[in-house]
Amino acid sequence: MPTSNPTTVTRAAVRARDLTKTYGSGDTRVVALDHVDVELAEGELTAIMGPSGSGKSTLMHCAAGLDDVTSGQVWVGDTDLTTLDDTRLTLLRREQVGFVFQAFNLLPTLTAEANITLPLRLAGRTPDREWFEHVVRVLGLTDRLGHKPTELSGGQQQRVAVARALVMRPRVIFADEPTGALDSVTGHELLDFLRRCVRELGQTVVMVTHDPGAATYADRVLLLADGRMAGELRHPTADDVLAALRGLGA
Ligand SMILES: Nc1ncnc2c1ncn2[C@@H]1O[C@H](COP(=O)(O)OP(=O)(O)OP(=O)(O)O)[C@@H](O)[C@H]1O
Repeated sequence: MPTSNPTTVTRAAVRARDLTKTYGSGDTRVVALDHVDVELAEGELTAIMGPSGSGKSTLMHCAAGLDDVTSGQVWVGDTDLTTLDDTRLTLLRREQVGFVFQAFNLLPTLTAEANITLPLRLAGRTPDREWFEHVVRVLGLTDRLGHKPTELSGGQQQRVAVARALVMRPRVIFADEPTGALDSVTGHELLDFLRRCVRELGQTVVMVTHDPGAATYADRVLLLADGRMAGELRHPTADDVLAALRGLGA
């Protein structure tokens, strides 16, 4: 709890106000997000959970500036994404947002190391060698850096994608089912590492997950149902999460 340290002020890394997102029109109109208000605190690991179709991915995509909003506002730090043109939005994503998606989006012709440092180089930044080595060591990738993605297992590719997000030290990392493609041991290792990044480095992480076990790593679990906020849990157990999800009909 930030209140244990009086000099720490909890700031929102990401904020949404009155966020509505609809897809389609007429008979096929779907309200994916329905007037959502939410703040995601800096230096916390937040899990977004809820039944299938409740709007989790849509919330993450709107909050990350990957999808435009129908109405309402979204801030990353002090920047209102809804006021940005495409160029500025691309720059903001590049500089302030890290992504770990299920499709790892690694470039097949590049080595693991080149994939990890690509966003930094695109942003014109020089990799901090010490931090780079720390990240790849903790993720167990040190002896895999010269390999191309096809020469890596699914779990290793996922860890490369996580390293690529972490080396940027972005304001916030959005992770979509980060353990989805991993066996349970590797999944827990990855979550342990994300947890350490949050605790020791103040990294802000937001992940969408269906896994109550993964949610126990979170400081806070936000529950969505039918495109609306349906409650939250702090430092829940897997049973707490299961009970809350059952209450939402998941
Ligand atoms: N591109 C799209 N076009 C039309 N409808 C969409 C689109 N993307 C999402 N939706 C709809 O918006 C609603 C919310 O979808 P979303 O993917 O955010 O849910 P979710 O909670 O992430 O689901 P899941 O757990 O199944 O991945 C759903 O009804 C979905 O069908």
